[in-house]
Amino acid sequence: MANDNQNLEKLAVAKAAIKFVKNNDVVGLGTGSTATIAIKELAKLMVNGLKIIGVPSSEATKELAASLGIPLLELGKVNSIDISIDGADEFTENFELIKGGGGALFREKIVASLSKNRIIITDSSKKVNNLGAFKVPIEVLPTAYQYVVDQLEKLEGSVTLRYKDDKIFITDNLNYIVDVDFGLIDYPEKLGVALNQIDGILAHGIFIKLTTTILMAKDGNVITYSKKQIEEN
Ligand SMILES: O=C[C@H](O)[C@H](O)[C@H](O)COP(=O)(O)O
Repeated sequence: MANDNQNLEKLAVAKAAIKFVKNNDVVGLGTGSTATIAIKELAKLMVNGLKIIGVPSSEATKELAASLGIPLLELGKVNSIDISIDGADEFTENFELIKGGGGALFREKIVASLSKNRIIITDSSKKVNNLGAFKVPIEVLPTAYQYVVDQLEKLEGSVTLRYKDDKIFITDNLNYIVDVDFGLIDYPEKLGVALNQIDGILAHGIFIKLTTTILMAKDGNVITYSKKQIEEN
């Protein structure tokens, strides 16, 4: 079954990713189903003696990591992270990502920005030639909502306010998420720059130059895409 296969793929990349973690590392802990598997695998290594300090990228991850006994530092109090492990909703071989399917994009972006080694783990369903089949999640301050929607429509985005259980989805930072369909995105970096200029957007889910390694599981293998060096923003 497709889902069982996807779960096996997620486990394979999670196991591959934690091999990059060294003793005493400060580790950025991502959010979502794939990152969750990696966090559980890390906790197993800790039982066998690995010492790490985690920096969670969401309240859900904080709760999970704390329940597994992983010592934590608050994101707002760190200025450097050795390695981060996180999932993605889409990626290209050019290391362009869409993230934020779980609504954690803002803190995930800060975690990635602070990290020296940025590892993304995915199953094979996430690889695309062009970003954009997955709508771009954007975190919006509620007081700027209508203004931001108008600006996004000027960029030819089709905007949907995210709901969960019949209520507006509220992020860990007490904001809204809009999921924006821009069609297939030819120039993700350019779109990211345009989104950065809209007042009222806290963060968008286009991640450029924020990844050093992508581990993707496919047909029982883990495929590694590596950047030779971190490109600075
Ligand atoms: O906000 C959520 C994150 O960006 C996740 O990393 C992303 O949605 C992928 O999640 P999953 O591993 O569950 O597919």
